[in-house]
Amino acid sequence: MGTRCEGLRDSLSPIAYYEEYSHFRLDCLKIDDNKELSMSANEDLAKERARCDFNVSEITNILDGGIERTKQRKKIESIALSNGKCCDVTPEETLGPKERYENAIRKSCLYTKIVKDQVLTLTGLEVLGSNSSVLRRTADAFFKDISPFLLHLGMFVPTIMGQGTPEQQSYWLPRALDFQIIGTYAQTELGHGTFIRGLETTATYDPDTEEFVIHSPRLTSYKWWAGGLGKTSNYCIVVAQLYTQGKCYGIHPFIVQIRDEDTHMPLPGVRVGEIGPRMGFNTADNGFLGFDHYRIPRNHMLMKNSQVLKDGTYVKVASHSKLTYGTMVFVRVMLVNEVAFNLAKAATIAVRYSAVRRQSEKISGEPEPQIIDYVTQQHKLFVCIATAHALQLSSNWLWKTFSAVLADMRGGNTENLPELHALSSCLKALSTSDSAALIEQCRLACGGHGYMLSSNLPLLYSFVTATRTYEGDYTVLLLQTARFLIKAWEQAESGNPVTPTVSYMEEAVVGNKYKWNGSAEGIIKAAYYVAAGKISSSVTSIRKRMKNGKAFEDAWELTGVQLVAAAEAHCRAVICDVYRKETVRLTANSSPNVKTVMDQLNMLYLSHWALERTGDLLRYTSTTEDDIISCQQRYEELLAAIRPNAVGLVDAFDFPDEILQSTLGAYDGRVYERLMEEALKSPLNAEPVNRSFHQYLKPLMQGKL
Ligand SMILES: CC(C)(COP(=O)(O)OP(=O)(O)OC[C@H]1O[C@@H](n2cnc3c(N)ncnc32)[C@H](O)[C@@H]1OP(=O)(O)O)[C@@H](O)C(=O)NCCC(=O)NCCSC(=O)CCCC(=O)O
Ligand SMILES: Cc1cc2nc3c(=O)[nH]c(=O)nc-3n(C[C@H](O)[C@H](O)[C@H](O)COP(=O)(O)OP(=O)(O)OC[C@H]3O[C@@H](n4cnc5c(N)ncnc54)[C@H](O)[C@@H]3O)c2cc1C
Repeated sequence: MGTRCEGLRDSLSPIAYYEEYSHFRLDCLKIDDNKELSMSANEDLAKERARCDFNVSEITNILDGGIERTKQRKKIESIALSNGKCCDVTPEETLGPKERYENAIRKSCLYTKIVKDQVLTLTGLEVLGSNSSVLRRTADAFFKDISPFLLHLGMFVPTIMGQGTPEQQSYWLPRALDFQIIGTYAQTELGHGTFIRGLETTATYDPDTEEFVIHSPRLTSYKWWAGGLGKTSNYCIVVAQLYTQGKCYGIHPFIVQIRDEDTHMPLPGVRVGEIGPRMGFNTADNGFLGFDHYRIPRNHMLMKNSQVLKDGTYVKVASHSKLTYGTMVFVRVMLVNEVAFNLAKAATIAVRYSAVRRQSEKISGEPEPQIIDYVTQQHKLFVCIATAHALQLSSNWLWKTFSAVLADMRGGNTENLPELHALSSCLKALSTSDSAALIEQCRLACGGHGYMLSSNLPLLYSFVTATRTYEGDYTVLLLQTARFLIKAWEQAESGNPVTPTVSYMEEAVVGNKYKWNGSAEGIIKAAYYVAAGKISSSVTSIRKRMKNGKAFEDAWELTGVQLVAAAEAHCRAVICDVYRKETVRLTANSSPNVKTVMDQLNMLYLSHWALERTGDLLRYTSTTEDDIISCQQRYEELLAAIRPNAVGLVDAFDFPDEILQSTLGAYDGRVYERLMEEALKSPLNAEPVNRSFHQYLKPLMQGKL
């Protein structure tokens, strides 16, 4: 799609490139008196950029986390992109399943070599943590779908870092970071994904040989889903029920070799394969894995948090029982950033396309307007830009919280872990759910062309909608947060101190109703009061049910719908609050116009959610109908104010075309030309007549079938 791809067709295309029919393709590109399709940039987009009134790179720097971070990101992107082999001449979605996988492996190896040889030396390991979005962005220039190596750096390495002893880390990490071995994270089984205490794979210690025997007792205990497991990985983290000295100690992580390092054949006692076509992730060879009394050395159990001694004695090292769940918390934190980035991509595509696309008549006889000039289109799109900002800034804040709690835990203090778990759970749930819904909104905002795979919106959606499920399902994680909130409410009721993110409860338990005022701070406070109201209602329901004879577990279960809504409201208030505070902080020294447009976006987000939750505001605060009317009016004014800067705002996300990979969203706005260019790459256009005509159509049409 990008110019860098030209000339690569022979070396890159896994299917033969149909030179003999090239005249057919070239003919299609010649229209209107033999004029070739325009190569010049779209004029409307150029005008949009001319009317943008703020310094685009200032916002880019804010989103990147400072000018130095922007420079580093651009450097890494240019290293990767200048390699030139990042994209395919034949769109990967037109390949068969095997070719797609093989092509994904080819690109993963190319990309890995670049990361190993050039990126890691430039950035160090921070690129796997606080600055991981740089790698993630760059990877998207190589993969439209998902790399089979995603889980290697995403979960295999982090689990060794988080759950291995220093000796285990020094043995495994150099090999893993050098890609001498490739690993994944196999926790979920056919029968259990959410309820991990119910996992069935066993790891039984045998003191005679000082080995663990890994076994899958039945079909439902087969590992299922792990990315890169089917064909790519030769090692994996297996989460299994640990048995020693006749007793089960619950789930623990083990490093298990599953394939021979030389031949790549599955080892005896290992049954491994790919799980079949999926809604997305089709290049990620998600796999299944079963064991038949398969033996691994004792020291392949990751022993930072608990150990099994040579004689089989079990020793608990960690001060908190849930530290085995640490990798999941880490990935949930990372996911907030991941989906913010993908939403920013979708918003860029849909906003640029909406500036290029003209449709219908506002006033009879006048030229067709750009669709971005319809207020309903602005309503669909501007909240996507604002949400991408809100999630990006919330993710930075969550990362800082995570790092602080991690530092405490290194010193043996796990006091803040429950709050981190509650926060990371609800932020993961809401960010993935909002992003999936808004990416779909972007696709719908692009009409029919948004349905084209070449727009990249369907693939973005299929990827992000999976994030709502994996690493903890939406509902399940919100119920985890609700558990924390109910306890905090009870503490606040009894006058005990509560942790910072729920400090609003101390005021709310008194029972006053909050009087609405339309300022940013007022809307945020109202959002906290809505959360408090919902938590209070849930507590009342649980107590009422218990008074009527229900056990706590039953009362909790029957109140589940309210509890999920309460956790959602709490998380929304936290996002609104963090987004506001971070916007004010980060723009303190910005130029006036940047300050203004960032403030407008922030107010748009706050007003949007106030209007989405009108019923809650009327129920749980003293908001009146007049207040809602003025909020609606302010929201519509904000749409108009943001309109001239909309293209500038998505340009500030600073996605090179190679990363965006979209016919509708490229910087130059050559939407129709790119759609046609991509269409002509379809294998069906490789020949003027398909053989099925002779085989089936002709006999049918001639009555000879
Ligand atoms: C739902 C739960 C949390 C339930 O766990 P449980 O042991 O039954 O716990 P419970 O009785 O409900 O609660 C007991 C207690 O444990 C706490 N807790 C639960 N999780 C954590 C945590 N991570 N950190 C710190 N604390 C945690 C809870 O808050 C409870 O605390 P409490 O008793 O209330 O004080 C758990 O089973 C879970 O996390 N399930 C989700 C499974 C999941 O996320 N799987 C990920 C698989 S890997 C993957 O999807 C990778 C995809 C990546 C890719 O492709 O890119
Ligand atoms: C693309 C993709 C990649 C994945 N990659 C990996 C991987 O690399 N490694 C790995 O180990 N796993 C992986 N997974 C598995 C993933 O983590 C699980 O699918 C996820 O945690 C959800 O668990 P589940 O499938 O058991 O859903 P279920 O728990 O069966 O959920 C089904 C429904 O039941 C509801 N439900 C379940 N429990 C409760 C409850 N307690 N209260 C209320 N409602 C409940 C859920 O809300 C949901 O609506 C992947 C999954 C996908 C889709």
